[in-house]
Amino acid sequence: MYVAHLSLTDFRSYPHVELPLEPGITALVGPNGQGKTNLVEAIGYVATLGSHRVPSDAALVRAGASRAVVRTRIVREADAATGASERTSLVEIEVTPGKANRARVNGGAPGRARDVLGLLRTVLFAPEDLALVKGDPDGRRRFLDELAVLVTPRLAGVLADYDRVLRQRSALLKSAAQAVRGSRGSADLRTLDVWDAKLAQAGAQVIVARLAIVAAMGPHVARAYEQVSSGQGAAVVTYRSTLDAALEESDGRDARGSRSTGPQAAGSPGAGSPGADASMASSTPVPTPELVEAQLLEAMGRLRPKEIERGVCLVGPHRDDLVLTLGGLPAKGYASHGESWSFALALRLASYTLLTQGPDETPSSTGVDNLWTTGWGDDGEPVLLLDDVFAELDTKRRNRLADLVAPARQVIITAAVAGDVPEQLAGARVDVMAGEVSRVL
Ligand SMILES: Nc1ncnc2c1ncn2[C@@H]1O[C@H](COP(=O)(O)OP(=O)(O)OP(=O)(O)O)[C@@H](O)[C@H]1O
Repeated sequence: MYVAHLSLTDFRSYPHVELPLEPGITALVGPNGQGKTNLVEAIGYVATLGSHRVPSDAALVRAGASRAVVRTRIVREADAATGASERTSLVEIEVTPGKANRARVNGGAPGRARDVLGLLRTVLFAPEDLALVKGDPDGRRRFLDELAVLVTPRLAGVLADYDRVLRQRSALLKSAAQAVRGSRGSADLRTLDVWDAKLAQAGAQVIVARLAIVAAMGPHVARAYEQVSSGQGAAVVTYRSTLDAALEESDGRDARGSRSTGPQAAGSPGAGSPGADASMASSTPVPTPELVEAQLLEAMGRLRPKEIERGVCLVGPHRDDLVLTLGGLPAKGYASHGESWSFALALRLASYTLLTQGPDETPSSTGVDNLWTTGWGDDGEPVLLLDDVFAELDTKRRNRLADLVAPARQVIITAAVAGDVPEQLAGARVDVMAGEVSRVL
């Protein structure tokens, strides 16, 4: 697949811009602050309904405007193997902070923005990726969730449900905590059971989807790390769930002993075993959502006194983490700057391989079968967006990354000067200057 055209109105610095694009490699070149990243950010937004730079939409709307409009023409080429014919989708998203975003496909009636998820797949490399390794767990959770939604767009609805239920349950626990402390409010705990059930139901689907993604991408991450780093130390990804800790803490269950039934079955190491092997994880069954739902309910039941005392939700996917280890040591805090960069690149390259080729072996579980029904490559090779990454890398990593991404169907690169783009990625060039884009012939 490729993006054939991007058109922006009141998005970031652009009152209006039209950018025709082609398959293959395009470099967007211009001095700092001219609007290059704004263009790739907009393309990424169509794929994920989020920005890689800001957590909320407000900054995406041009200062002084009330809404932004992003339009793309996306082409999915004919595929002889599947018999699919070429398909063009015109996707238009209206971003209105404080209101639900709306989207239209092929000029149809406006609908929910999340209904366009799945029409475009992108993998975006950016300087911000270093935070995947060095930063807080929320960035890594977002990374997993975005990838899971690219694989299975319907998960976007589950994630939205989970967020909503989490907010409600947290508010209830907070007022219960205040009532217990005798400050104010009342402790109406009858409704807490209802929210426990809703949280467990949505939370189990989120956990199972993440476990399946981690299991599927583990071998790809290990290989990609070797390719970009000259192979010093094995890169391993595992999922650490607060659920394991909650169940272990309350009944003294052994971390390894609970693997066969808990989410650890897909590679969550538990707090004490950060070196669990991801390739092993990919062949280990992912638990069913029903099992994880029952475990979440059990954990919430056991943690209730503590949750009421502290006024927060202590268990669930909102507190889980993607654990990254290098040679058996946590990457965060131990890896060098260069190793951290290599790990971040490996996570993005592994996402690209996963979306293009699928897992080495489909993680086995009846519970997640429907997660894998998309035919990976059949759903369209993702567009690669490389935002200012080459300037951040040493020569060896630049060249390795360039060699790996060069064959992709469409690669869009931003760079301050043309010399920052490695020669393997020579292609079309578009100059970006003061909000104007011009194709260099
Ligand atoms: N909501 C907004 N309204 C108006 N201008 C904005 C908005 N958000 C960002 N900008 C402006 O957009 C410009 C930054 O654009 P962008 O990040 O795309 O630059 P860039 O060309 O990628 O630069 P660099 O090479 O430094 O990364 C800045 O001048 C910034 O002030």
